[in-house]
Amino acid sequence: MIEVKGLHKSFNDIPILKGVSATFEKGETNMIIGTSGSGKTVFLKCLLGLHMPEEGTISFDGRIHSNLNIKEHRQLRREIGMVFQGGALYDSLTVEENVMFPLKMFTNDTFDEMLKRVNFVLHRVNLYDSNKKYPAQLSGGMQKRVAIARAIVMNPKYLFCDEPNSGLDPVTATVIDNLIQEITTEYQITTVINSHDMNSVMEIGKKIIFLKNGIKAWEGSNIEMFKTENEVIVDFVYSSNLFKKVREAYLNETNF
Ligand SMILES: Nc1ncnc2c1ncn2[C@@H]1O[C@H](COP(=O)(O)OP(=O)(O)OP(=O)(O)O)[C@@H](O)[C@H]1O
Repeated sequence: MIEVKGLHKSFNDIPILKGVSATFEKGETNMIIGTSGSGKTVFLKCLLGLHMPEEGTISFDGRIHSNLNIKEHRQLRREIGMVFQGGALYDSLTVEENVMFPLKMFTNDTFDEMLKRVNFVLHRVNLYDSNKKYPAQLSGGMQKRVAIARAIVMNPKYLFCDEPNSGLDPVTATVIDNLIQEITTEYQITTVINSHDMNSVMEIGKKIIFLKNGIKAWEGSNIEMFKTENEVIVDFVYSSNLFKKVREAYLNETNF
């Protein structure tokens, strides 16, 4: 479980996060949504330890980030998997080498042990016979699978994904969503996803945090999001008249 309490982060005296608190449970796909510039990426970078907040605490299963010494910090970093926006694969490395990278960095495993683990995670994301290919030889969806395989190769307790669906068609995006959800449940990972993709938020958002101007304006599940009358959410999620009508029809029909 990750507990965030009263997070404040500013740049050049401009406040970006203004006291955000949230709890993310393990085995659940937690999602951060919000308008452009609302602080989603800054929030995720605070979780990752790339930004140091001025106020507030981030606790990873009881370990408060800012209280950790270098060794504890390094240990925590090993427990975090990250799927960067766009995949961020190394173009000059093969699929196998990309996925093996964290193992080479953080373990003393033999090559055979690493290769066994690499093949295990590649099969887990349904990628076969691609070990020797380079990222440029793969489709966007396959590249995302490689990025997910690399993020879980160290068996992380925490998984952070920044826009995992960007640039994918709706069908492939759903496959990637389902994969992240399955892995989260299967390995009981605490997963936090930054997303613009409302399809995916509605599909797998067990807990959704809505940020607006650096403040948590709403939180709830995907089902609650469908039912809510909260104006901020309704205006954001159902920004088109078509979606508003679909929602009304659905609520009338199902008698929520
Ligand atoms: N390193 C930085 N230095 C200064 N300002 C920053 C820095 N990083 C982010 N910001 C500012 O913080 C604000 C929030 O940025 P952030 O990237 O978190 O938005 P976001 O919600 O992820 O937006 P988007 O949905 O467009 O990706 C923006 O105004 C941005 O300019």
